[in-house]
Amino acid sequence: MTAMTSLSLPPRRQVSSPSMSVERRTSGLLCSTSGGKVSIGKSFGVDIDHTRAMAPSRRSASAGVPVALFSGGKKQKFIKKEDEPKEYWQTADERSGKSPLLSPISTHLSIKLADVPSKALGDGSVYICVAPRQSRRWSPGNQRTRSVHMAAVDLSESTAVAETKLKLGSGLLKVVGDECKRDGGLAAAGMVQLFAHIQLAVKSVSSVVSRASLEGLMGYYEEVGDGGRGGGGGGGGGAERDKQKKLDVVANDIVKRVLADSGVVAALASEEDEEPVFVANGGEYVVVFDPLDGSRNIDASIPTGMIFGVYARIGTPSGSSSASTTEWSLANSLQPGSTLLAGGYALFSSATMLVLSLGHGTHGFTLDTSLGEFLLTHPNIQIPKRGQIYSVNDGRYFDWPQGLRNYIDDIRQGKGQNPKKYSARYICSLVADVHRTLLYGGIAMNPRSHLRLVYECNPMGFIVEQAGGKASDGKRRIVDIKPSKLHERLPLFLGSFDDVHELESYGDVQQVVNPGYQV
Ligand SMILES: O=P(O)(O)OC[C@H]1O[C@](O)(COP(=O)(O)O)[C@@H](O)[C@@H]1O
Repeated sequence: MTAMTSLSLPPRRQVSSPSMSVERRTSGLLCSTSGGKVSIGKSFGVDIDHTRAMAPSRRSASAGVPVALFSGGKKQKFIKKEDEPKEYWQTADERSGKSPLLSPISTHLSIKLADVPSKALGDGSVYICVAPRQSRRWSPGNQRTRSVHMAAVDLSESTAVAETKLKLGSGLLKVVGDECKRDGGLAAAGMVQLFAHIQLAVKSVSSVVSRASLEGLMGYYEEVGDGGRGGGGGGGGGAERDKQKKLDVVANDIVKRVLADSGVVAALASEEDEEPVFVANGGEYVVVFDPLDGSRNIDASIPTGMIFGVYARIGTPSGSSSASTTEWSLANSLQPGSTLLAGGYALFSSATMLVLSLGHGTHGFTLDTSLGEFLLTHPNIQIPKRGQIYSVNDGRYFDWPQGLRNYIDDIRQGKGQNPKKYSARYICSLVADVHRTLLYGGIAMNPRSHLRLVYECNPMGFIVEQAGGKASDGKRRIVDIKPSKLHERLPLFLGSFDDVHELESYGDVQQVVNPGYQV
């Protein structure tokens, strides 16, 4: 191991050690070996300034940034403050514990590789601290643990090996292909082809979403009426709040065109359309999707998402008329979630993420914008068995049934099965609320019949179950429910297995009073 020298990153443009250079760029820090074998930053998408700027807490950092946590050679969440090399502290006050970490990392970061526990270096890896703790306050005498985020690179092996070790180098299509091979029944080529188009649709919508205010795409598509929104009404919401946004229309158009172009889709059903669309007789798959979830958040640049589910086609249309192909597409779109071949969502937030499952666990990919590729950053996501966060629009508290009120009252006060008091987090964007729940645990819910079984509840329930969690309508397992109509709406409760199980034990949790809320 030749790179056991200290590596410090003063606020200068470039520093080098014999085998590694670190460049400070406006967008972050780019670390690479001078031998050109391995680089961190560009190839792996680790961007230190980005981590810090976009992720004000350790939790956010781990939600959106490809970092691995190591200490003493073992993967673990925290190291004790006293185990932490003092170089990770930023100022004298922070070192003495007088103040929390405030100053920007990039101007102070100093890493001594020699300080990294020797066990961790045994395999020739260099560990680079990409996000020294910054989320927890520490005071003298307070023994609370603090987190250190580190990325590891093996300088003694090829880039490919290092990438595998980091699990950051695997592109989405490779993972989809590998997942298909695990299941002999799946037509791997078709599924890879489909995901090539799904990820293209996601990237396209992500780009449009991020540029919406620059391109005049904020606001409603039509000032009056619901703009033809497929699922409008149905007891789910007020007419005003169900109106289509311009971006709903644009995103819907993008997804339909890109997926229809894949050559492997037989029918598409969009949350934005009244009826499914028949695409082609030869297609293997039926795709259901919500092109832009949480779109009412768009004008405030709050996270939004996309949700999709993939089914195998069943049979063939009875004729070629529009009526018979539509009828066939409808029947194919009404399959229960338990038969999903794949499902997932995209999150448009500080990072664009694509989280998917093909029935062998749930995996998260982050869009490396410098490469234009989704890289595997969250392999095999496991939702904590129990969490400490609940997510619900509790402005509706007085419309809730007693069972749900009791449940929320109990967990807020630490009187539930978990003696800890729960905190509330609600973004009002299903994808974002579920994504956080998936990573941190807890329970996310919409207790009224608002979310669509076909487009929202089933794919999200599938993803959560594949991560070891539970998804329910308060009484039944979501993916077991056979949809009776395309835009059927249900209450949805999902998250950590124990939390959802506990909620169900309160019995009366579905909100039946469901007036047309205006916001
Ligand atoms: O108004 P509520 O009941 O809090 O509903 C919010 C939920 O509605 C959604 O915006 C979806 O609603 P739409 O399907 O009408 O877009 C979710 O993203 C969010 O979780």
